[in-house]
Amino acid sequence: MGRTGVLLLNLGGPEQIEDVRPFLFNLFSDPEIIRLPFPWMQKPLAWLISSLRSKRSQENYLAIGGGSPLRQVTEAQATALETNLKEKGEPVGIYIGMRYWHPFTEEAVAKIKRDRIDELVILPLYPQFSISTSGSSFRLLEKLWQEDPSLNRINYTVIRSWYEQPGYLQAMAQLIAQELDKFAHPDEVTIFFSAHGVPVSYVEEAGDPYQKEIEECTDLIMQTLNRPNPHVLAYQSRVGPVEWLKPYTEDAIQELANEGVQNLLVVPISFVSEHIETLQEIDIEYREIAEEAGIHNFRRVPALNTHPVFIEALADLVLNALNSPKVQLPQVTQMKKQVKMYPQERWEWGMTTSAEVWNGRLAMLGLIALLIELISGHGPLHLVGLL
Ligand SMILES: C=CC1=C(C)c2cc3[nH]c(cc4nc(cc5[nH]c(cc1n2)c(C)c5CCC(=O)O)C(CCC(=O)O)=C4C)c(C)c3C=C
Ligand SMILES: [Fe+2]
Ligand SMILES: [Fe+2]
Repeated sequence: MGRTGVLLLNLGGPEQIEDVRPFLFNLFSDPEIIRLPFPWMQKPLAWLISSLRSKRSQENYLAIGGGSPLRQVTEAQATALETNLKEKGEPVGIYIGMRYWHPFTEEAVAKIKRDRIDELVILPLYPQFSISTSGSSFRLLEKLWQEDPSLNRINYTVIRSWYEQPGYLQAMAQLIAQELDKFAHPDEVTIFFSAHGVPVSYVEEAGDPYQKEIEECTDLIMQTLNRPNPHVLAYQSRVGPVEWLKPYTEDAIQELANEGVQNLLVVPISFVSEHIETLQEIDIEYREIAEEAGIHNFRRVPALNTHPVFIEALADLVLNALNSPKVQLPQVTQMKKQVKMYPQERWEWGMTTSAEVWNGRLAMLGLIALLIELISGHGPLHLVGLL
């Protein structure tokens, strides 16, 4: 029998305040996060946006202690999963591959190679699939596999998404029930699912199944919870001027307050660890909006982190994947609908305009367009639907 490994994929977060800017640069350098028609625009734009955004972002990280807890939480999840699988007689090596900060996915893959892992389960720590999260990590892995043919000796399988997993749904339901029962009148509480948003174009043009998976997941959690409470679903953390999935969390809170809702329980639904968007955005920003609007009983369900029922669910996912037909990277990186802006096609466009000659001039044009965009909020990039 060979060696088995599990590669946990996650986003990563700045550990200290100095990390915020380079972390943002990595994030905005990702074509799955900002989709542009020309690849050479990516780095200048990433540099510009990360520079412009870093002050505000740093303030948010300062409000939660100066850095993201994501690495620590993910490491604790990895240790708990390793222990659980060992107790089940399945010793595995666990590797953490972050997309935008340490420990990077590239380092994890190098370790997997060095440890001569034969069987590998690739498990994103996002319950629902989005092009911008799991999809981006899968595309990076696909690239690493293409660049290094020796990785082909690894017999791997990919778990694309797992929002339907019964143990995960039970862990969510337990946490919600626990928090509901802290209200004086649990039945009068509105359960408010807040998912991380994505631009509408991801769903409508690129065929991102994210919205559908979020909606199904919400319904499954409510069925598992089996309580009579009313519930709503909204999307948080919008970035930039384009339209994102609606309703936006802040609008939905205001609307509920207008309807006279007094008791609100927020459930973060697209992420399994505490991070800036639970600790800062929900606990500070949205709480403030709610209180100002007259919602005085505002609570949030904690993230799953190392909840034992959740860790058991992850272990089940891994064991199941080892005993099921293998899923290969190209099966999870190809969208049903391919958009004009996707990397492959984008490269072709670049080639036909003879990239080398045009690069310099177009880069300047791009930057000018971007500056107009940033100053006016409705510049040329906005008009052609890029931002
Ligand atoms: C399922 C979860 C997430 C989706 C979908 C997602 C899409 C998405 N995000 C941005 C831009 C930013 N995300 C940032 C941080 C961040 N994003 C997620 C999760 C999802 N993102 C997490 C868990 C975190 C925080 C990590 C941490 O440090 O704790 C940030 C940086 C923070 C900030 O400045 O606000 C940005 C920017 C886009 C554009 C996008 C979809 C296209
Ligand atoms: Fe994000
Ligand atoms: Fe975000």
